Amino acid sequence: MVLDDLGESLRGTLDSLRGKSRIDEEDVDEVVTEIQRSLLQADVDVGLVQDLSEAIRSRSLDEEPPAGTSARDHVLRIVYEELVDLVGDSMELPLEERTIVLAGLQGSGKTTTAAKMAWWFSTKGLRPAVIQTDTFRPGAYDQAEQMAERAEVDFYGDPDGDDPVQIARDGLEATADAEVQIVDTAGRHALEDDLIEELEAIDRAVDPDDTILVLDAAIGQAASDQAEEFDRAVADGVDGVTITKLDGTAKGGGALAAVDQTDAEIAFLGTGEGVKDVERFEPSGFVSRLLGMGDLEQLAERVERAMVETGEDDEEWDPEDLMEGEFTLKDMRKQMEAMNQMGPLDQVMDMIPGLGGGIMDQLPDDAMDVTEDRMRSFEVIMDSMTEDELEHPQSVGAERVERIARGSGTDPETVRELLQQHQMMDRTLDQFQGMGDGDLGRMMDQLGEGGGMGGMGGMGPF
Ligand SMILES: Nc1nc2c(ncn2[C@@H]2O[C@H](COP(=O)(O)OP(=O)(O)OP(=O)(O)O)[C@@H](O)[C@H]2O)c(=O)[nH]1
Repeated sequence: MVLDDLGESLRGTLDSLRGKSRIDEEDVDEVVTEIQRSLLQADVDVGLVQDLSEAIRSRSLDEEPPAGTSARDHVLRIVYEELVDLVGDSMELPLEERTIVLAGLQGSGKTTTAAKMAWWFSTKGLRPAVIQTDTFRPGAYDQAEQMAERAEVDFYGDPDGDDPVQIARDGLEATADAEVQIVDTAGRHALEDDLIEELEAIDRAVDPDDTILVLDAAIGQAASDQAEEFDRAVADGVDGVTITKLDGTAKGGGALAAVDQTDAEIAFLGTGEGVKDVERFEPSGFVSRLLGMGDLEQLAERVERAMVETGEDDEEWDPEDLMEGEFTLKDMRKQMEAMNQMGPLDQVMDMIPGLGGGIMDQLPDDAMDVTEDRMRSFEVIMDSMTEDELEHPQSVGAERVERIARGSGTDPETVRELLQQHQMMDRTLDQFQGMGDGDLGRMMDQLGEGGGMGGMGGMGPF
């Protein structure tokens, strides 16, 4: 995921402060050097890095840590606040009827982003539509149509049309039932006159609530120039920015920080080619995740989505029960189904407070790696188990393993694997259950005061 190296090296440096109650200049210099190295590598502007370093240095030494706060937590909090400041605010996007025009250079990811955003709005209960007006790039129509289909949202385009403005007009009419209309436009290699003219003509015809510029993260700090150029070129200016391809470049940090230097704010981040590889930009959550403090909001959103998609949003099963009672094989089954819906496990793990380099390192790599194939055989096995065995898997001895293997048409080895997997998940869960009262829980609560993050209560099924 984005800025992995930055997060990892920062976590490493901050961890070296563990156990210290006071912090001296040397400690601070070490942290600051590491931050500078990481941010410069991520293509953040040198001046910004210097300002940030100075702020971290002086605040760490001058500010008195709240009583009971360790040196590490004190610095972590300051680094967190300064990084949140560096990446800027999130663009406001009220969940109500709106028309959005996407602009950007060729290949920046507009078409993909249109479908991703539409999908995102659909998860918020709104009915979105994508209107494709790109008559410039052959293949744009098919690509947009396919992506809209994958996103399961309304779509309008005209493969034979050659007038983008007319297509936009027709599209608005044809998708009038949709609550959020997202108009995808054509790109060019550079911000040249015909691109500007086309954008302005579409803007006049559509009169959007928001014009969102789509930028490829790989341009790093050049993002500020591009945002400013587009802002000047488009009559009503650019309201927000979506940064794409954060999964494929080390320069994402530079792009993020650079956008904050302009008048535009970031709306979404693109983190992959799939239609669901998108997230709303939330500065506090983003930075918390980066620093290994998890991102409860993103996690809660994914869990909620997974619950709906697996039909587990029923009353019988409350994921929060996992934080209290015993973890049975039945729970594990629901877990596996939900997890498979949530996307790549490493991304999910990054969102869990404390896992950014902590507990997961102590577990075998495959502790939670339940692939679809494995899951299918696990399901068959569970179908062959009695109610009592599902509730108390620890009571399943060698003889029963043989019986279950025969009954399910699998082999004893796979049955044992299932039981081991259950044990590992159970153990992980135990660690979480203890965590809320500890150091990290307090830390999260402290951050909650300034960063809009709650305690550990609503953490969901982990
Ligand atoms: N890895 C990754 N690839 C992405 C992301 N967003 C878009 N892409 C890829 O980038 C390429 C260009 O994306 P498009 O959506 O076609 O870009 P566009 O801006 O519509 O391009 P034009 O219509 O030519 O202006 C495609 O191969 C996408 O799959 C992302 O967040 N991550």
